[in-house]
Amino acid sequence: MDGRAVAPAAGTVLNALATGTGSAFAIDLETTATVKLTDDGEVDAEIAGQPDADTTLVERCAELTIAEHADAAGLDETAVGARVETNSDVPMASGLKSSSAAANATVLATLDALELGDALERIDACRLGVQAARDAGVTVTGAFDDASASMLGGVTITDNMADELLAHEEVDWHALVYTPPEQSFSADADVSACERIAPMADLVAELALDGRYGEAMTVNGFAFCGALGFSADPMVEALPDVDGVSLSGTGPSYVAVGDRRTLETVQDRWTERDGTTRLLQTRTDGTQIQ
Ligand SMILES: Nc1ncnc2c1ncn2[C@@H]1O[C@H](COP(=O)(O)OP(=O)(O)OP(=O)(O)O)[C@@H](O)[C@H]1O
Ligand SMILES: O=C(O)C1=C[C@@H](O)[C@@H](O)[C@H](O)C1
Repeated sequence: MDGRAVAPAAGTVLNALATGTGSAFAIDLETTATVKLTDDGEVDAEIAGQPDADTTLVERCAELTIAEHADAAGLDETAVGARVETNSDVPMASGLKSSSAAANATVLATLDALELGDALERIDACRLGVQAARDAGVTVTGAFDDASASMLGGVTITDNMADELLAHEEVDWHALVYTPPEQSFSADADVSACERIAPMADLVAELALDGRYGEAMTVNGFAFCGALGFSADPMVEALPDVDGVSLSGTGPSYVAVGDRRTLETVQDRWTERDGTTRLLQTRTDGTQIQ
């Protein structure tokens, strides 16, 4: 029994490390997971092209999904194993929610392999991936904001302490993403520095809940560049013409939204920097079984 699913990456409106409230939007970079069920009870995984990367997260996603749902598929959970493979164009640990995309794709691919693709609400499948991320130690808050944006598409605002969705809206934006040539793992972020900027995060949440996503992102970006020690220069280079620009996740990527021609002008500036600049669009369709 084989399963396969594809999940989009996401960019940040509000980083949840300050208060537990977060907001993110899906973008069109993808991670694909394929899952082959076995009868040896063992779960292992491989990340295409990255033999040394940590596979704990996706293994835990497959284990939890099997533990909770094998029974409904008429299988003995202790005998069911899985071979997981992910293939991704989302740079890992770069602030573009590679972990959420990998988790969502693996949970849905495992459900697909169990022939239970429609048995679970998408938001509950997303909560399973968040639990796996907490168990694997790759997240601070669980990152339900990033995971829900990747699972549902569009923009979401969430309470990551309760894994509750506060708002979900379809959006159709152009997004420019700049990724410097380094990695920044969420689990290593300076959480106490982020907690010191909680009043700014509250302001960002108010703006986002009011639908003022662009301004929310920009305030978030300056505040979290300060807290996490990233340069605000790429943001200043994008202003004042973009609708919003922010450090994404725990960095090092930056994301700007606005009209395509404006973003092309910003792209000319950002491509002078080391790293990769991509002109993308938001995604409304979220994670899909294939
Ligand atoms: N394609 C993938 N396949 C399997 N696991 C992955 C994949 N991409 C990321 N991961 C897991 O996610 C971890 C990185 O998580 P981290 O939260 O630091 O990065 P991110 O989600 O890209 O960043 P951010 O939360 O700032 O957006 C990796 O160590 C790995 O365990
Ligand atoms: O690990 C986490 O809890 C998070 C990491 C970043 O992506 C943040 O943007 C997100 O809001 C929360």
